[in-house]
Amino acid sequence: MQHRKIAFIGAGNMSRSIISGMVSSGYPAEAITAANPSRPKLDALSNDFGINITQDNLEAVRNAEVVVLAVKPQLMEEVCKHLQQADLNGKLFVSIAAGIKAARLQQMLGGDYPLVRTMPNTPSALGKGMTGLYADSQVSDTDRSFAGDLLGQVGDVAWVDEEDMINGVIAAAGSSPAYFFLFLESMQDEALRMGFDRETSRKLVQQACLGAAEMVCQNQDLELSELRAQVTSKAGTTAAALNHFEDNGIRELVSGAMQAAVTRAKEMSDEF
Ligand SMILES: NC(=O)C1=CN([C@@H]2O[C@H](COP(=O)(O)OP(=O)(O)OC[C@H]3O[C@@H](n4cnc5c(N)ncnc54)[C@H](OP(=O)(O)O)[C@@H]3O)[C@@H](O)[C@H]2O)C=CC1
Ligand SMILES: O=C(O)[C@@H]1CCC=N1
Repeated sequence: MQHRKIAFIGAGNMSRSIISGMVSSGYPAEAITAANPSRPKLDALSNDFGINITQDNLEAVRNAEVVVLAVKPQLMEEVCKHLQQADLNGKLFVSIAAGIKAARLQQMLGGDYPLVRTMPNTPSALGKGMTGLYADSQVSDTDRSFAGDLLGQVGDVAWVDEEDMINGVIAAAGSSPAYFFLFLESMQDEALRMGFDRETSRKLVQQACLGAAEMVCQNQDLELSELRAQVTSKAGTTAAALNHFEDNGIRELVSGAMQAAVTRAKEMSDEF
């Protein structure tokens, strides 16, 4: 892929995840700059990955061909308005913010720039990310490919044709690592109550999770329900556990949680 000069505005969790994945995939550290108001996260990024750092967003943007907007949604307007002091022409913008539409970002930036909205997730740090991308019509094929390749460095990507589908990506992939963590936490808590120590309880649930994820990835020809059936002996222990989930509305619970994420993303579009 092209190695364009890229600035991350905001050096928080998600920027760190993407930068970490990019550098380990061979993106040159000297082409990456992170800007953040406070020092500690910048120093950590510089020490860990050898990238450029600055506390001045304008300096980062002036030297960049690609600008990744990676601040919290509630700060986006203030940050983008400030960026207007730099000449933004010719730069590609990539937003990773949840709940801020492309048109609204253009308004915040005060122009009509090539802009790709994306929704990554934190496993990007391990090269196991999943990112949804949406490009509106003024994004050139070259910029579109660059954005896809960039996030493709840190995992898998899926383009959506309708911007609203980014909210579906949030529900299914952006937020969902946290759903799995909550599930694992609940399992570990129960394993602790059963008498396992912390280390063993963690090992039991994390290895089962890793193995299950690998089975899903390596058996693309099998439906998820088939993988479930392979574990479930008739009238056995798994059936007892799964019946408890089903009787207590696991599917409605998951559906409701994903819809809650979508609803919140829509509310954020109105708020910010
Ligand atoms: N975390 C996740 O799993 C995902 C997050 N996102 C999106 O990524 C974006 C960032 O989220 P996340 O990384 O989790 O949040 P963080 O709070 O970890 O990071 C945001 C960073 O922005 C910095 N910041 C604050 N003010 C400014 C400013 N004026 N200029 C530049 N940087 C500033 C903060 O610095 P300081 O702490 O010093 O104030 C902080 O380091 C959000 O829009 C979110 O919707 C998208 C997908 C997944
Ligand atoms: O919780 C959030 O709003 C962000 C977006 C997806 C993951 N974290």
